[in-house]
Amino acid sequence: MANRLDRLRLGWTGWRNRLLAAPGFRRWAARVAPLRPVAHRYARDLFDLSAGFIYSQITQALIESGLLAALAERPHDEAGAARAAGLTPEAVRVLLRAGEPLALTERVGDLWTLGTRGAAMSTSPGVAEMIAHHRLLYADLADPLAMLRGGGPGRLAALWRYDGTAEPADTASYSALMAASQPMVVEQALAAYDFARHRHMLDIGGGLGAFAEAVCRATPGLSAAVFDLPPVAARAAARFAGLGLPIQAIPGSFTCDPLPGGHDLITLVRVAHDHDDAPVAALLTRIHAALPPGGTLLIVEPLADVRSAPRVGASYFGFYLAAMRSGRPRSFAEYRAMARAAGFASVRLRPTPLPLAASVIVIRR
Ligand SMILES: C[S@@+](CC[C@H](N)C(=O)[O-])C[C@H]1O[C@@H](n2cnc3c(N)ncnc32)[C@H](O)[C@@H]1O
Repeated sequence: MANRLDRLRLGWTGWRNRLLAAPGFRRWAARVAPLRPVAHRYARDLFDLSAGFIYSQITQALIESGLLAALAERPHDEAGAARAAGLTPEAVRVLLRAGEPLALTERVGDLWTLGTRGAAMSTSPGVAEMIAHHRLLYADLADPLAMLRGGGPGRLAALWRYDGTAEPADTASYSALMAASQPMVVEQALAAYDFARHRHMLDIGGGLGAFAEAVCRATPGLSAAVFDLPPVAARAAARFAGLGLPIQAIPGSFTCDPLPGGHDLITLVRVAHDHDDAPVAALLTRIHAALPPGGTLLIVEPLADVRSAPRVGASYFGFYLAAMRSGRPRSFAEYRAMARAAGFASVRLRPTPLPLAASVIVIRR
């Protein structure tokens, strides 16, 4: 039932949308000098919406052909670029030229080098790996309505199987992908939270332990345990063996195995949003029981409602998780309500430098 404020907002959006839909208004706005930039922006936004898939495919072709990496090493002429990408000179020209307006490539005389976005991408391996991984997501999204109805190929759902039936190759591939994209996430957590106030951290669903490793390196005196499904924990344990850090891997499932005790800090990093409400509520209750009085739970993940984050992040994660057929992006208010229902005393949102990568919720028992 809409309240008075909602009714006012509906009236305003209805009026605005009718105005924007009127061809006469659009023609007039494009001619009137002060409104022209706004009219152009709307036209550009509509163009981007319809062309977004093509931009993604140009990016994917640059990454998968190895051309982005080759241009990061040194500028190439078209013949050199064609050899580096394994494409004909005609095809590589199409790709290089398509990348230029997207700031992925840039022509300087007869040579091609990276554009500003290409340069940023080539130094962020997590981004490149994520884009390569999107091949699966796009297969699921070829028919978005079928995906929303729970049909379609279900490639992402098959990759992210957390029920013990995942193929070893899939477990290896998703764990590696998570580890590669972890630096951007842990940077947010370290900027937003002082881990030095704790002695023992338990990272539930910690994957290969990239988060725990980075936090331990930045926090002398902190020890960490990574609790994850047995095939993932085995890989994490093998990685930890050579690190010389106080980190161990504990195999188990947070849905049915006891959570290890003795930790004053528990972290859920990009884990809670993967799961539906009932398992998350149950997990929060179990974490509350596993923590000592005054102990802390951190939820680190991109949130649905952080004003300073580009809101398109919520569109992306909403569809990603729908294709995964599990979980959903949640707002801070939703996590606060769930944490309070699980018995936690205080729930606070800490600002991070890049909320698109992750926000930090500090929850005290
Ligand atoms: C999206 S990944 C995040 C990994 C890591 N926290 C990160 O941010 O890079 C989710 C992790 O949760 C683990 N996981 C899923 N279900 C689990 C369960 N029932 N018990 C323990 N770990 C689980 C997965 O194996 C995977 O490593």
